[in-house]
Amino acid sequence: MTNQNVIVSDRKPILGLQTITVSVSNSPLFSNSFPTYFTFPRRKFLKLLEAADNNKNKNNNAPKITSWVESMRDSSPTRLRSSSHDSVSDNADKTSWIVRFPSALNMFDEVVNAAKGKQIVMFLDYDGTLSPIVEDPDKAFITHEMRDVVKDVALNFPTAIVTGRSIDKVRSFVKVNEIYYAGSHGMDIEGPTNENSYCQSKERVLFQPAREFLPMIEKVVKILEEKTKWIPGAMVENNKFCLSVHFRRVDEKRWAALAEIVKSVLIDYPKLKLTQGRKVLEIRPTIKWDKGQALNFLLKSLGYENSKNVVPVYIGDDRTDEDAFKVLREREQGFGVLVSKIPKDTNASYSLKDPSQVKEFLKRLVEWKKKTVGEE
Ligand SMILES: O=P(O)(O)OC[C@H]1O[C@H](O[C@H]2O[C@H](CO)[C@@H](O)[C@H](O)[C@H]2O)[C@H](O)[C@@H](O)[C@@H]1O
Repeated sequence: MTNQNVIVSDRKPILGLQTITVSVSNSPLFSNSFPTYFTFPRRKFLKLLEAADNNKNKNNNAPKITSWVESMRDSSPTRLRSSSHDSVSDNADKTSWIVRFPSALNMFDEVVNAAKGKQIVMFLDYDGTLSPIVEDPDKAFITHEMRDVVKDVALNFPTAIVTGRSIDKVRSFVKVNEIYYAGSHGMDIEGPTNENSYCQSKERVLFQPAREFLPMIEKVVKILEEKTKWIPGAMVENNKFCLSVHFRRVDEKRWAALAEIVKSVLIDYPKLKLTQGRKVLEIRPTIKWDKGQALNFLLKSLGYENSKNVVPVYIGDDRTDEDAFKVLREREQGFGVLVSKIPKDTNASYSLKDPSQVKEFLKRLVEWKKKTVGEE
């Protein structure tokens, strides 16, 4: 289904959900209708779109183009900007959200109190957490200051970067050798390469549960590069055991077309699945492995599988980080920290607004650690 003739306004981020005004002309939702306007409760409107989409897709089980495109728009700058004209209820939503997911900076004492006599293990997502989100994925550089802080963290706590990127790419950005890298959404795990690291591992490559998918991913990258090259701004990123199709620099009018290409290519690869990130569709093997499983794997490798003496802290901004937040809730251990400026549904416990707050939080943890070591 295409919703090109449906003009939607009053969009708000996830918890500011009230209404959507729709101008309908030749819309597939309203055949034979004359140009006119309706105001719907937002949820109902999205359900209508999805129902139309389902109808079109009733002969296959492929995911819904409309819902991807729609939820990608949810995080678009225009929509976020519109939320700056906050209504009273938006402000109330934000207030109740920050009460439910308080700033990790304000909850710092709770974190370190829980960690007294225990081992903190740090898990850090990369994009949107250590580096700000930028237009060009190849230019998502970390600042020198953030690099120094991450290195300091790694010298004081076992530390892992858990990312959708390939390890090679993220290592070239981070340039810290004292940490674990879990690339391709945790499907490629390597230990620290520096002999002076906090933790030593005998093998550098620790785990690659999706090795058999490597040729398939390479093939799909080539097919998608070929099929999307006519769409200005579209970019296919090879993340080794998974891949990303970027929408950020594509004109919104072409998002549905791009998503349709991705979906059509995937029909021939039932062993691959699609997930959605920030203006990106990610393709990965259907194996039961995600950032949450990677977190468990790393804790086990570090000897903390069943330990009560560990406090894992996971900081991330993306939907894929929710798998790790969920695992922390299941373990009833540690803290998930969501990086977000806007209210979002999350399994995290706390929040931070942006990478600069992440840096601040990490700095404070290192200072606390140095102080407590001095006291011991
Ligand atoms: O797990 P992460 O480290 O958060 O990686 C998730 C995806 O991050 C990157 O894309 C995102 O950041 C880009 C640079 O700021 C931005 O341009 C893009 O729109 C974002 O989705 C990365 O390029 C993807 O491959 C990762 O899957």
